[in-house]
Amino acid sequence: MAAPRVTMEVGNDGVAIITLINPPVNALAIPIVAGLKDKFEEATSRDDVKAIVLTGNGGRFSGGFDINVFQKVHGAGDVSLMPDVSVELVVNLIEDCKKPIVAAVEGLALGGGLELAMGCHARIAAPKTQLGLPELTLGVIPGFGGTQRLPRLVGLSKAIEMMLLSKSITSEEGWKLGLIDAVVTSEELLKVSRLWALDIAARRKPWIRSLHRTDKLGSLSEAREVLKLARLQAKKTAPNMPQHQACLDVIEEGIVHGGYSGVLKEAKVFKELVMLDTSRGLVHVFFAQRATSKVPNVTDIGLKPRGVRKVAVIGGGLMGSGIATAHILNNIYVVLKEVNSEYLLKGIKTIEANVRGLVTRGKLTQDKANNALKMLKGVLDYSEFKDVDMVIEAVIESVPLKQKIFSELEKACPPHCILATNTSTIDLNIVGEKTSSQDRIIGAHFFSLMLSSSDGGIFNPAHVMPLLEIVRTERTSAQVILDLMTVGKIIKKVPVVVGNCTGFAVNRAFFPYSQSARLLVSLGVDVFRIDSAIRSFGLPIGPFQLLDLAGYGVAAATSKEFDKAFPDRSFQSPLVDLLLKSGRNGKANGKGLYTYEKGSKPKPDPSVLPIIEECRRLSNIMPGGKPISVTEKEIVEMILFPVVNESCRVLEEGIVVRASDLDVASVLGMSFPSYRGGIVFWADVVGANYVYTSLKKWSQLYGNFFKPSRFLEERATKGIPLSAPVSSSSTSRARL
Ligand SMILES: C[C@H](O)CC(=O)SCCNC(=O)CCNC(=O)[C@H](O)C(C)(C)COP(=O)(O)OP(=O)(O)OC[C@H]1O[C@@H](n2cnc3c(N)ncnc32)[C@H](O)[C@@H]1OP(=O)(O)O
Repeated sequence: MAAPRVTMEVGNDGVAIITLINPPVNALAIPIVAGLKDKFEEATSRDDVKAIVLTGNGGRFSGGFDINVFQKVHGAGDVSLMPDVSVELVVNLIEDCKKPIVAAVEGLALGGGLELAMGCHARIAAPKTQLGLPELTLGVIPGFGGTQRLPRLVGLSKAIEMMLLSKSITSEEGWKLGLIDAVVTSEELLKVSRLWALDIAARRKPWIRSLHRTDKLGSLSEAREVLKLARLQAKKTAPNMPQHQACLDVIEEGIVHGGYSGVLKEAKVFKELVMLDTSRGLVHVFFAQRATSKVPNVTDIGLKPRGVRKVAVIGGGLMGSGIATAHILNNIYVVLKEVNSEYLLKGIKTIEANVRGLVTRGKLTQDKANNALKMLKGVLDYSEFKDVDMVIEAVIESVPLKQKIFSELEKACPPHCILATNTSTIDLNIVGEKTSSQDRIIGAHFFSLMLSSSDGGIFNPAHVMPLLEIVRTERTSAQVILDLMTVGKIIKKVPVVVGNCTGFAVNRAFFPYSQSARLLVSLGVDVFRIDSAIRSFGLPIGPFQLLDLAGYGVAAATSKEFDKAFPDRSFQSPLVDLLLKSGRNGKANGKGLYTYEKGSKPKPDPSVLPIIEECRRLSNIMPGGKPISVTEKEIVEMILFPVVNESCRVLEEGIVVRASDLDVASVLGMSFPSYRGGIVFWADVVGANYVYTSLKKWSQLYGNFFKPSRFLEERATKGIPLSAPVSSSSTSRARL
């Protein structure tokens, strides 16, 4: 790939076209920033240049500052690696330039890309260009003057919404708001921009320096009111993320003391934020998510994905209907099969409700919803299966049933058809035991989980949850893995390829999560204190609220699987059985550890306390019969360090390709806070040795559940980060 560069061409009309060239997104890498400074200086000083147009090569203006530089800053701990762009380039060379500069924007202008454009004196955009300042998702704030110029161009409330929610808008919306001066076709973009720049030079169009504008900011008291509300909101929605309050402080500085003062404060605060663990974690997740699409011996061996146009889903329960929804929403034809018309109708109704729900929430137009539903057909037999490209089985977790279905599928489907199962626990080799199609058998493990704690948790069905675990066995072919990864992306999931074991990557690594919470209860710790400590750490709901939400039957069944697979380190709590015996089943029957009333947050149910006392009596593990005394921090560590411990086994056994895949999976599948970088990244920040010594101490006090794994012990004692690659010799039992 050619080196990143900036070019300049001066036309006969006296307009210099300065072009960013750094595919695929024209990120503002250090050489690009240097190149921009050179070209703007040259264009300013040349007599034959009357006006300037700034544009990006290849149909994308710019995806913003080069995030790789953040990683370098994090690695070296040296913030001076960040170039001075805001004042030197955007203010001095662009905004205060004596020649007019117009940005010709196409495809996307994000972060530093949009900030460069806002420094120009006008912005012309192609249709559907994506415009936004998503810096907060990387733990920082806009750093090239965006916190100052965006409010001056679109108004304070809209700018706050765009920055705090990292919400981008289209060029059409941008035009209505005043961010964009004209939307023209892609073909006309450069021509119109050149003329616009010449018109400014000739004073036929206004020469506007955004930083000097105040007309859209409102009065000081109005602005303070807007900022106050935004602060309260951010305190609720992003309590552990400093960049939100910092962004509002910097905006306020500019409103009170003027845009230039705001730019200076922005640069200072940016440099402080970029050094914090929040930014380290979020930048790590950004790259980790992109790394999941690189799978050795699958994506690097020259295979081409085969198209998947028609998919059959077996089972119209919550999972099956969510999976079907995800496909039809993305233009893939779905045949939904059920065993009788009653179940089939129920499945179709659920899918319709899923699609309608998106329309109600403004996420889908009615037209698109109608088109999606046309892609669905319900069936009761296999006659439609003769030309399907993929089947996803989503029936109950029963080995004989799944085996029967797979041997029927082998006969009913064409030989190229991918045979996928959505099992969350059963070994794939067992599922496909009765077939001779082991190379086509693969796990397509979709997730459904809670989103918020405000109403006791909302179950996000499979079409909403972003993670897709692709489970491969030793025999699954690379082509089939690649095909499923490709479909995963089409249906807007993040596919993570994992190996075959009980629970696969996410459920396996997190099985100690609910168990340690129950163990703590048996040791005398209050259920509701545990949930609150975990929420303060950053998960959306605690383990007991999750238990209520999932239902006790599910919890009992999955616990059994893990007890069976990992008896040496499984904690068997009597709690769920006692709750079931007392007629409780969590949120499903309105009787859980919490009480559920429509319209209000779930409240701890005091009548559950005698059941918890009974649970402690039966467990009989409180040292000296007295509850242990622990801080909030210890609660979090006693729940999450066992997860780190199991994650170490997942890494050692090669269940994931790389440690960062488990980070992504924990964030997208378990809602582990992304600003902590995922489970393994977080453990490395805390320190492997600290995790190890803590677990060792607890294992001596409370038993084998906490016993550190060999991998953790080795890494901790040798001072090797848990995320460091696993050498091939140590993955003797590698699944991948
Ligand atoms: C000081 C300033 O205010 C600070 C900043 O500007 S911080 C940067 C702000 N910008 C962003 O956050 C945008 C980040 N990028 C994105 O959201 C998406 O990549 C995108 C919408 C631009 C493109 O999405 P998509 O087409 O799906 O491609 P995607 O796979 O994400 O990216 C393509 C490649 O570009 C890289 N890339 C994207 N944006 C990048 C950036 N700003 N810096 C460095 N690399 C970037 C990705 O890492 C990926 O690399 P890979 O192929 O080696 O894995």
